[in-house]
Amino acid sequence: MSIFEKIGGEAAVNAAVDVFYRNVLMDERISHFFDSIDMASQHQKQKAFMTMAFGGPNHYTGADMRKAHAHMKLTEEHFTAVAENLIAALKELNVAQEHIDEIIAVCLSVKDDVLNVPPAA
Ligand code: HEM
Repeated sequence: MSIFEKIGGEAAVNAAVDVFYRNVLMDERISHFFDSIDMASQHQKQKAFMTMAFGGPNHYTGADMRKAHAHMKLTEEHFTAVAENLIAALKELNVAQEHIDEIIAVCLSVKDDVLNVPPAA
């Protein structure tokens, strides 16, 4: 069973993304990145991305993670802040720790792209 199915499918991902961005916009370490972002569109893109990345249906049509974030020059601290906000959202929604661990592993798999780390030679 995919992590998408284990946490409860579309309803669970939608709830997680809503709580996640509510947290992100209250986090002064990273909220400024979203000042001029259309958050309704961002919610839709993130729901589609997470659904696909968690092994659910793939309807994601947005940018790849490297292209989407390159212009922001993000750091480890920014990535950690985002991960902490996602963990807090999942805990608030009573997602089991083992499932949170699996989701964080998925996030870590795109970390080098998000931080625009040059691919290994
Ligand atoms: C696991 C980590 C992350 C994932 C899976 C992720 C996912 C996404 C996705 C799917 C998009 C939409 C791409 C598109 O517009 O086509 C996006 C855009 C964006 N992300 Fe992330 N992201 C991550 C980390 C971060 C971090 C660490 C920050 C900043 C602290 C961040 C800030 C943003 C912003 C501001 C946008 C909008 C960019 C724009 O429209 O110009 N993301 N992200």
